[in-house]
Amino acid sequence: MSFSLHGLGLTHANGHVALADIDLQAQQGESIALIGPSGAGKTSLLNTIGTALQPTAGQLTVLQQPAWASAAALRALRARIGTVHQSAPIPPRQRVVTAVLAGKLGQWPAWKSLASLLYPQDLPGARQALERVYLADKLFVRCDQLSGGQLQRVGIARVLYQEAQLILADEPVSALDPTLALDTVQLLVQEAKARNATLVASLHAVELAQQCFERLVGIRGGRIVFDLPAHQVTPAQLQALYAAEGLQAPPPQDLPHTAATSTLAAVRRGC
Ligand SMILES: Nc1ncnc2c1ncn2[C@@H]1O[C@H](COP(=O)(O)OP(=O)(O)OP(=O)(O)O)[C@@H](O)[C@H]1O
Repeated sequence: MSFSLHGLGLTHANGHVALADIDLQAQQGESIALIGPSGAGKTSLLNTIGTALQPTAGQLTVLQQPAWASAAALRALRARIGTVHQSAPIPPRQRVVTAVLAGKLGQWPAWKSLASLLYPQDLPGARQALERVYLADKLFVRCDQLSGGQLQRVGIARVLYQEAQLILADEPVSALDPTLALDTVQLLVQEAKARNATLVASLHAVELAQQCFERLVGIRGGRIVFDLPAHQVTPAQLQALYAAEGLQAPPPQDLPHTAATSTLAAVRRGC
């Protein structure tokens, strides 16, 4: 079991109930897409699984450990979890190489982490991770000189470098063009599969989620409304998921997927 949530709830300090009665389990190596309207609770759920937020109700076990058991256990657990944020929390003046190597700060001894801030400790490793997101030429560039999409890919390179057992990705391709978005999601899925890591990604692009993930979890109003193999999710379920917020699921032709992008990605990734 990669993680297990039972009766999990999260109420924010202002009293807002972001998550309620969440039961969700994942086997090691599963790839899961979280979909749902804006404000549904996707980020809250990812942050709770990733132990960035402490649940206010229920039980949470992550990578066979009860989360929040002790400060030391929590630190060790977090080193095994890789998070891709919607906006990468990277200091603007930091060099790309340092931002990527930060993926292993939780695994390295303190002396190595400190030394890496002064002089990058694993240049080949950082270069290799950046090559996979087509940014090897940016190794020594400062992060504040990158575009939003490039910065997002640096965050993905950091997680690839970290080799986490559990990858949590919050809208990881929101700043990328359709071609790169598909390619990057496929990269994350393939990386997770190759290392038997678990991947949970929130996505607004429904067809991307259906196309690339084996399991879809629909969330609305802080509750899970369906949890199904991707091929079993019906258009009616998608309509209901989004229509409840006064919106409809985007029609297929409006989603970031065309024959051209599929072909390009298939060529690049060898699918
Ligand atoms: N720190 C906070 N304090 C109070 N309420 C919060 C806080 N963070 C999130 N919320 C609320 O919790 C609910 C769920 O937010 P969350 O960010 O998890 O949604 P989401 O599905 O990720 O949305 P989006 O797709 O727009 O990113 C929202 O109503 C939001 O306003």
